[in-house]
Amino acid sequence: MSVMTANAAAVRVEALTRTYGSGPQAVHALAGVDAEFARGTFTAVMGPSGSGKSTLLQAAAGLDRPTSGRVFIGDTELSRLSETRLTELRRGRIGFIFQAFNLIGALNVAENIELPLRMAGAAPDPAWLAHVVARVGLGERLRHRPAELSGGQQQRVAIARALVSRPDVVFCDEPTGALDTTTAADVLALLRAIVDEHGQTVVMVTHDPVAASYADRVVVLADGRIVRDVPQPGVSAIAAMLASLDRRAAAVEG
Ligand SMILES: Nc1ncnc2c1ncn2[C@@H]1O[C@H](COP(=O)(O)OP(=O)(O)OP(=O)(O)O)[C@@H](O)[C@H]1O
Repeated sequence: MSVMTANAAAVRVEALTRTYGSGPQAVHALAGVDAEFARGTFTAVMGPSGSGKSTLLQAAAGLDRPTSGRVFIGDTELSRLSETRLTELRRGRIGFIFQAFNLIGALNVAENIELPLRMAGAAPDPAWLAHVVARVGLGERLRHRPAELSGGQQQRVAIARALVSRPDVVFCDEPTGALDTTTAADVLALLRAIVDEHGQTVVMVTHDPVAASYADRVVVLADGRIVRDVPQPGVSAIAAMLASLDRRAAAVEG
């Protein structure tokens, strides 16, 4: 009996499809994706523009309902949940980090970080909160508003907010897309550290081979399907993989 496999994955998607529109106009953003993201691992999701990366992340995070297929967070299957339960699960068990930070401008740093807990009606664990704030290096900025922070600092607030509920998984959609190279490296090192130090599970969409090289594994999508799944490729191997897909796409179109 596979007792181990029942719990091994933080996230699992099975035969996932997502179609936008219908008839001749239909777009098959996900055309049958099967994937597991093991606990305590860092995965980069890559692929050409329009290949379905954001759609996969949104479906896996319960932000969007797939057309067919199943999503499991741990042992919980999302399609079985009511909207209310799904919202609760998102607040308590899933962290999300966006390219545009998505902080609330009227709230200060501390309030932004605690927001998911407050919305879930839970009190923060003071020791864990203090640890998270210290880990992202924001101890001096707790009373500042997002507009008073640099982009890198704002993304650190978003990382702390994603971690505050000790989620099963943190999904990131281009988390360094709006940051300069040095600040991006800082944020990526922090994501790597939360995996290594806390056994957090991170799934990150990125276009950037350097960002992807921080991950344990790179999954590549094309036309709504996984076409590569490679453990720890280096920057040049990732760039070569993407270039070969671009050449293939150009050959098909040309
Ligand atoms: N709300 C929507 N309505 C219609 N089509 C959509 C919608 N959202 C996404 N799509 C289409 O689904 C496909 C996959 O989109 P998705 O955003 O997942 O791609 P992506 O790989 O994240 O792209 P990018 O790298 O450009 O962000 C694209 O063809 C896109 O145009």
